[in-house]
Amino acid sequence: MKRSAINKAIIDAGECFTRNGWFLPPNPKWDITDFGLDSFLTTGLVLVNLAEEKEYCEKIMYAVRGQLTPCHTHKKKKEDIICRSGLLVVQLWSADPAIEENTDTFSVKMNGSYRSITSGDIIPIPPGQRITIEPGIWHAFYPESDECIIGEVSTANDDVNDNFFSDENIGRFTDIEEDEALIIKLVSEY
Ligand SMILES: O=C(CO)[C@@H](O)[C@H](O)CO
Repeated sequence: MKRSAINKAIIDAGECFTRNGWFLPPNPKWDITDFGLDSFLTTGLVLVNLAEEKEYCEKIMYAVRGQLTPCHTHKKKKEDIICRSGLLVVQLWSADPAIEENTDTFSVKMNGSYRSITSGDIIPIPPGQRITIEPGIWHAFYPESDECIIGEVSTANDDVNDNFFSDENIGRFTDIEEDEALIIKLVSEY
């Protein structure tokens, strides 16, 4: 990603957080990624790591219409994905859809209550609502609103070692092309 696109993503997300009353802590830990595909507005996500403890993690994230967080799973992390504003859509699979299409049903917690879904189901998450994703469940998400603020509350987060993408061309972090001065270093640059 070009540094100018990273800077713009930080500004756009920051403005949306402020408009919606989400105030960031001092020295926010920004993590902007195009998942290595070099098409940020199609496959990309803005994340801010709010709490990173060995027992738990909290993030606030931002995406715009048309921007997909691609299908992936975690072997260790269990997470709640929460729509904080806008309309979020989450798609869930019981197995990697690139390897095995199936119509298995499984239980997933939504707002604390279990419901049964079929692998591949697309689940709208209105603001205030959350879905609990167990390790091993494959998931992708994207906004169905112009902008979306997405929360994540999870067990320990290890973005370097615990993201497994369905598309093997995908990487978790972006390569950066310096075309203007940076506003702030990303978490991947330390
Ligand atoms: O787990 C998630 C989203 O499900 C993020 O925290 C990852 O960083 C995306 O790779």
